[in-house]
Amino acid sequence: MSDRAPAVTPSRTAAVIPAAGRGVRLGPGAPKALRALGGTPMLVHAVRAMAASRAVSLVVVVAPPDGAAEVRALLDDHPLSGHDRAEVLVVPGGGTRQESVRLGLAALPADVTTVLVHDAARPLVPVDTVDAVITAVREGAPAVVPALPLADTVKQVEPRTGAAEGEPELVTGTPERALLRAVQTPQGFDRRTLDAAHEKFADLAGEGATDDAGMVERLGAPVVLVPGHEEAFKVTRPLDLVLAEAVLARRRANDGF
Ligand SMILES: Nc1ccn([C@@H]2O[C@H](COP(=O)(O)OP(=O)(O)OP(=O)(O)O)[C@@H](O)[C@H]2O)c(=O)n1
Ligand SMILES: C[C@](O)(CO)[C@H](O)COP(=O)(O)O
Repeated sequence: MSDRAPAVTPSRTAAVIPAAGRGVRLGPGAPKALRALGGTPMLVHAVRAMAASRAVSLVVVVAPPDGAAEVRALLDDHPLSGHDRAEVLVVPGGGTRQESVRLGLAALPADVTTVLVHDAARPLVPVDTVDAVITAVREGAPAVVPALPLADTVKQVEPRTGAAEGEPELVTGTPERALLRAVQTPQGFDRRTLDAAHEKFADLAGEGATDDAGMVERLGAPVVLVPGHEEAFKVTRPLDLVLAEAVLARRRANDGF
């Protein structure tokens, strides 16, 4: 019998934060991830939200294609606090969210086995949501997505291609709302499954896949949901920024008491 310790397979959890978008729907200004929320860039909030999980030891930030040096400097100016000890890498992104995520995945070291993909545009996700996603992946789900029921009824419409400007849209159906979910990030993955999906569907046309779990669905692997959180909303339009400021102010007031 050997007295050597059994070989331990190294295993780490990393978060990839696509932050290369321009934020067109938010209106003119700096790239969305670099805009201030409560006086601090939105991206810094998002990095802190991932590093707040004790399981996350590496955060890969995907910067605007020509902005990696600026993002590196900005993150160095806003270091993580002592108990958030994650390492933070910065890589340049691409022209679509899918491409940016692919470039972030390519920067992960070999010992990363669980990957979170988290929008920089969801700066206020609570750590309990992050941890619930990681736990579900570690328990064996290849892909895990935080999700909420819908408040609005949703209509399906005819494709707009060829429609004249200003022409009303034609409704083609009303999916049963109780069977729909609005999905958030971080989405969590077994690393090999996510790598396989990005490799297989690298050339999706147009804006590419709008989320990573959708690519895993195309592979045929199961995707499971965990409860999302109202504060994990995506800052997309100007009103979202007003809401985000209010949520942050409430948190700071609560922390003060
Ligand atoms: N080429 C791109 C496009 C988007 N993203 C990131 O994907 C996340 C979700 O995208 P979204 O909220 O749509 O951001 P933008 O693309 O910046 O927004 P818009 O469509 O209004 O320009 C954001 O964190 C964004 O920075 C990215 O990394 N690379
Ligand atoms: C990934 C996502 O946040 C899930 O809701 C969403 O699909 C991102 O879409 P966007 O068009 O990049 O905002």
